[in-house]
Amino acid sequence: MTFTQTLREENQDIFHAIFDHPFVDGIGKGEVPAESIKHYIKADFEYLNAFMRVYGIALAKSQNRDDINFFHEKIQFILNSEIHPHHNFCDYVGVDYEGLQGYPLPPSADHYIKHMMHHAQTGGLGEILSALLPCPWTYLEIGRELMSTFNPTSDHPFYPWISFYADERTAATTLEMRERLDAIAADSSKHEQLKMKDAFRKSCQLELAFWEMAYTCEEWPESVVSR
Ligand SMILES: Cc1ncc(C[n+]2csc(CCO)c2C)c(N)n1
Repeated sequence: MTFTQTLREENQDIFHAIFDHPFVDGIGKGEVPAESIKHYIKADFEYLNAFMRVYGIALAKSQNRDDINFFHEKIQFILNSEIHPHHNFCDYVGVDYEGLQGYPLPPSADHYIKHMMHHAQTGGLGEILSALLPCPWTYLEIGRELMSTFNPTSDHPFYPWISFYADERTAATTLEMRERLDAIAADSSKHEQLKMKDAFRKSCQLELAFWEMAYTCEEWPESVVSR
């Protein structure tokens, strides 16, 4: 079994909790509360900015042109293509994309980007890829699950979102990241592999927390002056 096959197996519980989450289920059913969609987009716009910065750090730590090209292409993909699923959500709630940009991150989303940034700043490419991989991998599987469970047609309100993530390009990103991570893990110590496993599981947990953050419209607690 490859390292990333083991990662997937060890995190089956979280993957399933994500598929069963009411926000994800709502995408399949074509019904998600508008406030939850808006909360998601506000956080996800900033999440994608952070994700590109992490790719930028991975690029800076790359030792060959193949890796440099990989991270460069992935930044371009976020800039040019990841906006399509966002536009689908904006159309659904009838709100301008620009109006949902520039907001501070709610606690769980803030935690997620700081977790990725921690591994980007302190780890090597293996640790960085481990923290990044649950992002495309969980979305690929969500897309496929929703495709097979709900069999949406082009008149489904979230057809563009579901087909975007069930698409070959998300599959290719996931596979390319897995191959890079498998090669690095094969040359890494047990101690390093444990750090990669920890980074991967926490990112899976934070993916789940991100859905919950959006669904419940999570906010920072009000400051309470007590005496
Ligand atoms: C919280 C959160 N997790 C995953 C994605 C999906 N996603 C973001 S960037 C990317 C491609 C990786 O190169 C993918 C699949 C999202 N939008 N928001």
